Amino acid sequence: MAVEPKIAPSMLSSDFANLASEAERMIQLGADWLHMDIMVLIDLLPCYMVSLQHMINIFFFFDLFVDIHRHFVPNLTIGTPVIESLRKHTKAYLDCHLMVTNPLDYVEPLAKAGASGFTFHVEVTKEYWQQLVNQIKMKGMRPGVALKPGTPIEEVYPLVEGENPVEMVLVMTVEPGFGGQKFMPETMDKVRTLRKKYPTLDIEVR
Ligand SMILES: O=C(CO)[C@@H](O)[C@H](O)COP(=O)(O)O
Repeated sequence: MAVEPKIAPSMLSSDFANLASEAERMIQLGADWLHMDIMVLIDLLPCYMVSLQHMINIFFFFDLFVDIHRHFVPNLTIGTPVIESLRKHTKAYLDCHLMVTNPLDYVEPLAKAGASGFTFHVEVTKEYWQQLVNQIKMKGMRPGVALKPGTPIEEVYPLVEGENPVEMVLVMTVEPGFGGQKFMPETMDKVRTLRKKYPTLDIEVR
């Protein structure tokens, strides 16, 4: 079975104040999917609620701690409320790329918000990817796995070959976090390797 190419522009480059019309414009111009880069920091609040005194004592330390340990990428962009709002204006396939350290926390909210695809990062889900994939599918979304430029391609093989596998691999050709970065051509070796090994697998390249 031949693999059909799809075009999925990243909405990160759009005018967020006019997201619905930007989405419509992309679909009119021939986009198959809309790629939604999700970078949020949902678990910051409980960290700060430990106690007021605790917070005062280690405020500066925590700022540092949160930056290092809670952010998967050094940016904040689209979150679940944006997906929910956009869904009211489009029937398009919303291809959500989760650049977060805790993707399991987003399965339910994103499904409710109207996400179509749910792609998580292999770097943060090594111990529980199977549970995550099961839940994504149970919630009616399509699971994908993404990997950063420095992550060896072999790390996604178990997820593609598992009993309940992912349905797409997203090969990052830039460090996740920002749009408009310089393409890293060396990452294309991973795409070639994947295509050779899995002739019908959906491979997303960004
Ligand atoms: O995941 C990411 C960035 O983290 C990508 O989806 C970029 O958003 C691609 O942006 P362009 O450079 O293609 O505009």
